[in-house]
Amino acid sequence: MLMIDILQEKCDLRNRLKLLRSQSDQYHKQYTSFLIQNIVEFIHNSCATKDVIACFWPLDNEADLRPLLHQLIQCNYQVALPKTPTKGNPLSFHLWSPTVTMQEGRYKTMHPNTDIIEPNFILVPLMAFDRCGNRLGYGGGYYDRTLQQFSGINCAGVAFSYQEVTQVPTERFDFGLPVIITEQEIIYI
Ligand SMILES: Nc1nc2c(c(=O)[nH]1)N(C=O)[C@@H](CNc1ccc(C(=O)N[C@@H](CCC(=O)O)C(=O)O)cc1)CN2
Ligand SMILES: Nc1ncnc2c1ncn2[C@@H]1O[C@H](COP(=O)(O)OP(=O)(O)OP(=O)(O)O)[C@@H](O)[C@H]1O
Repeated sequence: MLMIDILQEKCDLRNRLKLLRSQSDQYHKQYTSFLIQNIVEFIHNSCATKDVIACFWPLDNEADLRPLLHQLIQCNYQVALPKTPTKGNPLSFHLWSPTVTMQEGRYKTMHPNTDIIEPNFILVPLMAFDRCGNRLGYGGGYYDRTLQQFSGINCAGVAFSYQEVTQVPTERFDFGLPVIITEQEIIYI
């Protein structure tokens, strides 16, 4: 397929899923706790206490994982959140705690006003995914660059099951995920 067609397909898919997500408020209210439960189960099975778990602060109509952040702290993990740099650069992660001051960054993202910390595990937000572990995000290429930088790091994509598509169009740089966690299942690729 021509490069220009892949970019157009990504753009169309992104718009379709953004719309679907904006119409899923009720579903999110009902099923976010199941999503969080599956994430916690996965982390308990693959991370050690005190590990730094990189989560994300909700954007637009994304899954709101804020209750998860508190749960992880209670379980003695450390929690980090990404700060969005200028395009073309990987994300940096900053230690979060329930009392930390949050700052607004690029594209309305929020990050803690704390020092940089290196995560042991990264939860990756998704706009769409397929069963092969391909993901589509907001289109900044931030997580592709970040996972390339921390090569070999333990990570998992997070999405609702309705965000699954048959095949996500991919480019050379796209990073395939080893695990995708939804409210219905934990998919091992
Ligand atoms: N919760 C969350 N945090 C995250 C991400 C994410 O997907 N979810 N990111 C994943 O990479 C990074 C932020 N990446 C982003 C890249 C592009 C746009 C963007 O283009 N947003 C608007 C345009 C807004 C504007 O230009 O001001 C858009 O959707 O049209 C947003 C976020 C880091 N933090
Ligand atoms: N490691 C990389 N090196 C150079 N360019 C990259 C890299 N990763 C992604 N890109 C480029 O960045 C652009 C955006 O990538 P893509 O559409 O995959 O973003 P995304 O995965 O949806 O976004 P995000 O990771 O921020 O959620 C693409 O044109 C892609 O070619």
